[in-house]
Amino acid sequence: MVFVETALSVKDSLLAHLRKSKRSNSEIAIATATVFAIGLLLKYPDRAIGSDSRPELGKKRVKGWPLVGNLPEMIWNGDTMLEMMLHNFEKYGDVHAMTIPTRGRLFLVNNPEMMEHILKTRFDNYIKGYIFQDFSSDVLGQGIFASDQEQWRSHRKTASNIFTAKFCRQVVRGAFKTSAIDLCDVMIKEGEQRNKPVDLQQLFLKLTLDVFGKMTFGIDFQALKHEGSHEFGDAFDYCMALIDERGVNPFFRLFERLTPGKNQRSREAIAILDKYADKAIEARRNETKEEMASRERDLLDHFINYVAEDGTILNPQELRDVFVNFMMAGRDTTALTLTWQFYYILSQPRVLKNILKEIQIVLNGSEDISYELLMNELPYVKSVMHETLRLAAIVPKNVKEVVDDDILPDGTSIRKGDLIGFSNWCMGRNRRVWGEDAAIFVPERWLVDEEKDGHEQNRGAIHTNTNSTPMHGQGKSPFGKFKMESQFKFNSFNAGPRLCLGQTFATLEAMLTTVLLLQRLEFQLVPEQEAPTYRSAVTLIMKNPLLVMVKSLHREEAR
Ligand code: HEM
Repeated sequence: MVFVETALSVKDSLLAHLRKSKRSNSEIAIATATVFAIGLLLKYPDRAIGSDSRPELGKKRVKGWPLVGNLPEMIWNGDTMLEMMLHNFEKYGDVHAMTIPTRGRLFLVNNPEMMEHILKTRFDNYIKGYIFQDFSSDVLGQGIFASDQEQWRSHRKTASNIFTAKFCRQVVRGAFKTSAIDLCDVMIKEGEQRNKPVDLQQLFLKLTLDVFGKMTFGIDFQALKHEGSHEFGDAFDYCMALIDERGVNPFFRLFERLTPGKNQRSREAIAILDKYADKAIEARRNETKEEMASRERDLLDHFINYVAEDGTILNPQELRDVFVNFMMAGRDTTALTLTWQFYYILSQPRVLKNILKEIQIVLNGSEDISYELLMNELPYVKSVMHETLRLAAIVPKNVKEVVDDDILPDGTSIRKGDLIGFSNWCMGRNRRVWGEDAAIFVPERWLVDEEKDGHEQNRGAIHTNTNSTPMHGQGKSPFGKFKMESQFKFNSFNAGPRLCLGQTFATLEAMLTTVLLLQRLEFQLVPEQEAPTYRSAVTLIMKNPLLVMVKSLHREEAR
């Protein structure tokens, strides 16, 4: 502080001296600018301009660059941002702070106590806020992802009506199964018959686009039926990457204006999303009574028929926001879970062997796959899915704005207007939370021995007793019982009042698709397939295709 005051008084006397020595106006201007810049450098030697110094943070402060704080490393590490965050959690601990120009101080937290505090205990103090709106509103509008407080509550209440156990039971027997069968057919046609590898990521993205479009908005995208990319899918991917870029770059408006064609491309992509939303809403409004009576009520019905307490209904823009937000929630997330999961299964013979063994024992070739069976009788399949989401958290990072001053559970003071960031990807890899083998794919960590009261972990222990009474007339899984972790430790589905609304829906879709594919097809990673990495986006999309060779196991049935 004394140092800064001295620097400012040196600046004033220098300017007084320049004026006395009759320098030209431009010389005075240059000198003033230089002195001003030196003053700023002295004031912000290791943090972003405009941020306060917070000496009380001590070792929790991550030193940054003069004036720009920690922005440079965020931009340099664009595609390895998650590794950078993990490295910083190892180096500076589970709570530390950075600074970003125009956004101020960003606290990063990475343990279950912090998650519980932010996502549940002080829920109303940590909101999406202005920052999230700023970089996402042209894409997401005022939908459930970007909204807070009353607006969020009404979205949440309306949407909760649809994701019921009844709805899940129905889709397991209906859309999930038929689409998974369609997917098998496409894989055989594109892969086996042409003796060519297929890109699992692209196919899973098409699958979930079809299922989600049909289930929630009554749109048949027919993405699986068309080879190559899909107009809506491409526009959507572009928008997701755009939101992510903006989240990291506080100068995104300037950057987008200076990048030739960028604004135009963004407008075009958003216009494609709008076009599909308008089509779905229009089709619904023109539906006859008979058509309506012949189908189940879906998500769009709930929002179209929503009447607020003051009697208002949603306008076309609000309905468009519902469409885009739910497509974001439901399409990429399950597809990418399946993609990473198939990589983990196919790259580890032990996991593949165990999952095939469980499917064989429990189903014995039957394709009669119900909601109850998926929920209760396939603990290994369920563990593989959850272990995938632990290591490859599909929504890998998140940020909240602080409404009022607060003290975090470890005693750290935070102030109104600060930001709090966390990463589900880093949490899943935190050794202090998951143990020394946190970086390794071990589905067994989710399994417990039923006879041991469900408390003890059962890594690798496999029971051989298949005599107990099965629900579906086949055998009982030899892998014990699946045990869910607390939401705050396993936060891949978020936690607290904003817990993912589609958790069960996604779990069932991923499990059913996995079971059906593994019953009908044999997969092999192509020899040149490298360990996948991710591309920077809102979701954890694989950077390169996931290429596999496919062979059908039951030729006649699969046709
Ligand atoms: C494995 C797949 C999925 C994962 C890992 C996942 C994860 C998440 C996460 C981390 C959030 C919090 C996001 C945020 O705060 O910005 C979230 C919210 C949400 N998810 Fe999911 N999700 C998945 C699938 C789905 C599906 C299939 C649906 C719809 C059917 C869905 C619907 C939602 C909704 C509506 C929210 C917003 C909840 C709120 O703010 O109240 N999710 N999900």
